[in-house]
Amino acid sequence: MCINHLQQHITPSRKLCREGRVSLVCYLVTISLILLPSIPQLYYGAVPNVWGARMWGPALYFALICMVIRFVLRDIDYQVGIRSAFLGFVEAISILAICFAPEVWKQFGTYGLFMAFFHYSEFLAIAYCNPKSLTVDSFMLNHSWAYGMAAAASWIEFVLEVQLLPSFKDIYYLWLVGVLLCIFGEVVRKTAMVTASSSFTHLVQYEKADDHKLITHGVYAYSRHPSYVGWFWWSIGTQIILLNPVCIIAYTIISWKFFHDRIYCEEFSLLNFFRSDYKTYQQNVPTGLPFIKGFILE
Ligand SMILES: C[S@@+](CC[C@H](N)C(=O)[O-])C[C@H]1O[C@@H](n2cnc3c(N)ncnc32)[C@H](O)[C@@H]1O
Repeated sequence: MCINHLQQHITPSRKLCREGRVSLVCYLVTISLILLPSIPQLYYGAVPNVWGARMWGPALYFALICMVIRFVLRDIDYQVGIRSAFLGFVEAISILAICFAPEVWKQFGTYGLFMAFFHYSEFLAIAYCNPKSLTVDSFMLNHSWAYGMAAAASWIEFVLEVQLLPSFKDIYYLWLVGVLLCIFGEVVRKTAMVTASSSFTHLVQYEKADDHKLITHGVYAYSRHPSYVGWFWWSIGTQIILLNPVCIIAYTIISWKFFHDRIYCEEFSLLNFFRSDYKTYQQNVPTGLPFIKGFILE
């Protein structure tokens, strides 16, 4: 096989759009710049291991990175760049916490790692799959008032229990279950986004776009709502990582209700778009979420 022919097979047909590339550079450069000074410490313990003092360096670097981004990027690129740098900063701080912080804060670091990665990869996945629907909201940082409150509640529960009931936070094998659930959720959700490609939008569509095709292959052959399946288990996984008993129960109930209602509306719309094709799809493939049937047309 000649080289040109080979290249045709290995070159991806799709390129990352400009905003996607800007975000990737800002995210990766921020992570690297924040982590680089800590590498000698990781290997040789060259600098005194004082967790509190260690936080000032990254904070200062991040302030400098923000100034450079403000100076170099404009308009939408700036909005994308600053959010990506922020998520890169959280990612790097979380890695530092996992490496250097006292035991219980390693747990919070692991949670931070998954949170920052989830929000950044949501943007990157849309930039790759469906760039025409890409906005700064694709980071999902301002998803909803309830989402923000749920995150704040989990931080408050974690801090209160670290202070008042530290024994709650000692069950390490459960922590590992949370990590596995988060990885599973991430993989399933991002696989669904890439599979649905231009048919995947963060907001439910009530008017059919010309290029909106019914997707029934790949992960969609096993679940009608794989990205929600991924998100559901990921969200519970984050609370298992924090070993937050109240939020594990609350997140399970609230996420289930959220996806139950959302799937009902989404399927109403999908039946309108794809009629008997979607009905047949519903008959053959389950939603993938426990006890959720979706909108069934009698
Ligand atoms: C946030 S995405 C979620 C997709 C799907 N519910 C899932 O969990 O993977 C929402 C958009 O995907 C579209 N969608 C959902 N299932 C689809 C399918 N099987 N084929 C094509 N589009 C679909 C809906 O019309 C909606 O606008």
